Amino acid sequence: MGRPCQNKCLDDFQSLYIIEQDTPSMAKQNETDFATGDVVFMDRGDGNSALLHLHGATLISWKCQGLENLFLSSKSVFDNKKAIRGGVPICFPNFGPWSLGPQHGFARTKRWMVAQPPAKNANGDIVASVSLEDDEETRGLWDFNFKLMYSFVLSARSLKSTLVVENTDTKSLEFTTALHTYFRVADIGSTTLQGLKGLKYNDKITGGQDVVETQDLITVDKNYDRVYKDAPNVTVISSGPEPVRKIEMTTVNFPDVVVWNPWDVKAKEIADMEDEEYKQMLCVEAGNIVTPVTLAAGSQFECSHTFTSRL
Ligand SMILES: O=P(O)(O)OC[C@H]1O[C@H](O)[C@H](O)[C@@H](O)[C@@H]1O
Repeated sequence: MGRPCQNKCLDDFQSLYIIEQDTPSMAKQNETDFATGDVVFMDRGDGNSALLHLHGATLISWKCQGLENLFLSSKSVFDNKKAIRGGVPICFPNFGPWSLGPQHGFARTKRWMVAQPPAKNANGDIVASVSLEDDEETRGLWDFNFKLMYSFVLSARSLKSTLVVENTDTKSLEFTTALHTYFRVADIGSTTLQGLKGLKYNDKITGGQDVVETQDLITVDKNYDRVYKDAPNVTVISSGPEPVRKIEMTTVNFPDVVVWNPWDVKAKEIADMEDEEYKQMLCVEAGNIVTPVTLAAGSQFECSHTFTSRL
């Protein structure tokens, strides 16, 4: 976390705080790394900011008191075609392999529109929203009219992201979804995940029967790809040692949690990720995966997750 600096005459936040960063990242996580029309920058002006890329509505940065909390691969490709590797890609209308189209659906590779440009509300929080509607390409894969509205509230220590799915069709539709968060950690070896003890999970690597989680503090020490079912709405990702982070993720209407880290062998197979970067990330993904959501014509479904720094 940032420490107040003695020299108070320095006038901007970056100067007032000595930011204790972990392994220097070459990832593009600053507003200035992109053309203005490609990103939505939410900035409270007090070291708390969030940056969203309109390609896939991928949140690529959330800084709290100057400290970056999202992992973005230094090899992520920004060609407005490929999904961004890191941040918070949106999986919709399908999580995982999809018989009708690309893995995790099309929302993470579509260009979203700005619905509400960043604005400050009465209590100083920054609000913004982006949207996506069906078009010829999406209907070619998945023949439904829909509208997605993705909204943000950036507060001093937290960021709330709300996804509203609206069925604008005359027939009912079904989808699975996830907000596929890549949390940044200083060292995966000293990272713990709390909140999943006692839950059943499906291990996508070994397959087979569901397993009951016995650990209170989960430490990830190999390739993990697990779908935890009926999860409580709070999980805590703690990591360190330098810098220490403690992020609480609170969810609404996301009954599943996916925990993923490719580890060393799989990481080498991922073209848009450095071989060693798996040590700096842990995916904890809030999802509706096990039971697809059915949405009647004309109705809406709302789900959200909120990250809060608890340091
Ligand atoms: O490489 P991607 O398509 O972005 O998927 C990355 C990962 O996403 C989720 O965590 C899935 O559970 C994993 O099976 C998958 O490998």
